[in-house]
Amino acid sequence: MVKDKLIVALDFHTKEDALALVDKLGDSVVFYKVGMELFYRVGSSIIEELKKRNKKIFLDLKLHDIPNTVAQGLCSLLYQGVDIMNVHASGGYTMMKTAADTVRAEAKKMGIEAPKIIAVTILTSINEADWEGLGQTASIKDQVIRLAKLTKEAGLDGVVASPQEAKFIREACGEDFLIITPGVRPAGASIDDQSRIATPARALADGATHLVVGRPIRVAQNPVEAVENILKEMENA
Ligand SMILES: O=c1ccn([C@@H]2O[C@H](COP(=O)(O)O)[C@@H](O)[C@H]2O)c(=O)[nH]1
Repeated sequence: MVKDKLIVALDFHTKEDALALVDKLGDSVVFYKVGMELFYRVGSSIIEELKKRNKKIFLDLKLHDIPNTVAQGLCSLLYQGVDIMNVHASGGYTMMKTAADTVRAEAKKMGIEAPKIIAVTILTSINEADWEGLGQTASIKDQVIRLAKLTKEAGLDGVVASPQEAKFIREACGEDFLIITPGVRPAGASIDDQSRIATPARALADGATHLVVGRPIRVAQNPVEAVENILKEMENA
């Protein structure tokens, strides 16, 4: 169902504000993303509340450290019981492989299903000028493809990338690979601090498995209508 492919970003400072949106959207949204803004402030209580409402959860904390630290950090997060967790692909092959192997072994010991582990390629806010400032020589697109292939080789379940790169990642990494795309903007919506964006229809047509949408829903005058319009566009894609 198309609604399983929409992940709404709960970028709020308080649990009350986040749950007010969740309750307003009701059954139209089944998947939520909890990121650092909300989790650092309210911790696991938001996860418990979302689970009480039978929602799926992507815990987007983007871990980036040495292999053992990331692996053990993810093992601590396993107790949250979320569906997807993530690391930065620029942490490298060894970090990603250690993280995925350790988390899966720990989940097995705990008798729970391991969450999907995915890696952030290049943030969707990064534009050509930022990229040049980082001293990179490959293009953003080539580096995203390289990191996606590395993520796959390390045994992770998928990547976070811009919808503009979804098509190339799908070609390089095959069908059975999650491509989760933030940077999704319905036509005419404010771009905010995103750079490499596409519409919901384009993102899906190019091979994204899930679309992450925050502000176009969160700050909409009518968030319920904003979700309905995005889902309609996704259905027609
Ligand atoms: O490359 C990335 C990785 C993560 N994000 C996160 O997605 C949402 C997008 O929110 P919008 O309001 O729709 O821009 C936000 O939580 C980011 O932290 C990303 O945008 N790009």
